[in-house]
Amino acid sequence: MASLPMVRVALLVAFSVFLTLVLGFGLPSVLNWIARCCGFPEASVTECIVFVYALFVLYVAVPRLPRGTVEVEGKALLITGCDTGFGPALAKHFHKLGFTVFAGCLFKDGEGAKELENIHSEKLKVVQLDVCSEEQVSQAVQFVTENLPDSEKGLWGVVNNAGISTFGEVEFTTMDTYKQVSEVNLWGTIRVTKAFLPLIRRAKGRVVNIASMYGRMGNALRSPYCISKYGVEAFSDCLRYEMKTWGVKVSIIEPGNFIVATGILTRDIVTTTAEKLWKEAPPIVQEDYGKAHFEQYMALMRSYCNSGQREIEPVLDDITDAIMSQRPYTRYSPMEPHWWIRIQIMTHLPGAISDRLYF
Ligand SMILES: NC(=O)C1=CN([C@@H]2O[C@H](COP(=O)(O)OP(=O)(O)OC[C@H]3O[C@@H](n4cnc5c(N)ncnc54)[C@H](O)[C@@H]3O)[C@@H](O)[C@H]2O)C=CC1
Ligand SMILES: CC(=O)CC(=O)O
Repeated sequence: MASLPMVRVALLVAFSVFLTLVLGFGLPSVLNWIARCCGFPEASVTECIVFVYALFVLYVAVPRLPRGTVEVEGKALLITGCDTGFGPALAKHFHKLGFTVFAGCLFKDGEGAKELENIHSEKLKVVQLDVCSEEQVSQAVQFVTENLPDSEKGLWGVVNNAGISTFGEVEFTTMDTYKQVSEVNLWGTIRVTKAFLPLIRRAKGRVVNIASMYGRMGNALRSPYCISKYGVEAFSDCLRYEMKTWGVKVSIIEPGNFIVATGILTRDIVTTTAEKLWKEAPPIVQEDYGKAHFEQYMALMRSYCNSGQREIEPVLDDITDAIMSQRPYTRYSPMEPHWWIRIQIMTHLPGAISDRLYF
């Protein structure tokens, strides 16, 4: 939400128009009722309106109030998935801000890792880290523990960024695919978090989990990915309640569509996934759905993988806030307004309405 000032301003304008209409159509009893509930039994209609309006202005303004930032000196972060996309950008960004960064890479000899190593900084260390490997996660804990700038202070934060994506209708998707996607996105996030929590608790630090707008709403063709990201949301919520007593803050980042800016769903991935989906589908599914229907959906995915926001700054800004603010938010939703509105409609309106609007 922090990155959506325009949406909030738009809501404020819409609310102003709504109140004007309420006045115009004479529904003061509703407002009177709200005011009475809030302890103003004798409030006039105008006072009621001013009161509700003030509440709404507060809703818009409070998240904009300065919340203070933490001291960077001596703090270290682990970021997973630093080969491509958000990961390496985050590693460079936090290194520039003065953090010691442990950049977990799936391929320690790959291009992404080399680019980070070429920065030649004592405060930016590349770590071999496949989040699906118990052994590599343990080795990473050992490496981080031995290389912390101040072992007494522990590790300030983990950014669980590593992830993979895929698509395909339920009847075309194999059980292996469901398991593979959750193995990285969900179990990988949980595995890394559990392993690093003792160090983070020592620092009273931060866990920042990268979910997605698809952690908040489903979509046709996206069940394996949505399941994994809904799981990340559930895990993060439960962990947040538990960590309160330890002073550890847990935030969820729910980026919208930044596909063109990263390597998560390229045209090549769409082509190979489409071939695999059709080849592996049971004959009855191929026959019932038909090739024409299948091709139509694959064309949708091809155009989707060329869409989205090119600039990833909104994501970097929100993750920075989650790591550095004295009072980080529970959820950040860096996304275009049309996706944000879709989430609100799909999560707050009856299914009968949202289904009709979007499917
Ligand atoms: N690009 C987008 O539009 C959005 C991305 N996200 C999420 O952001 C995160 C980062 O993705 P992007 O930068 O977009 O994609 P990306 O494909 O460029 O980056 C994903 C990173 O995860 C790493 N990775 C994959 N499997 C791994 C494993 N087993 N162990 C360790 N690392 C592994 C990859 O090597 C890569 O560095 C993911 O969790 C993704 O689901 C969420 C919403 C939108
Ligand atoms: C929006 C996302 O989380 C990325 C995807 O659609 O795969």
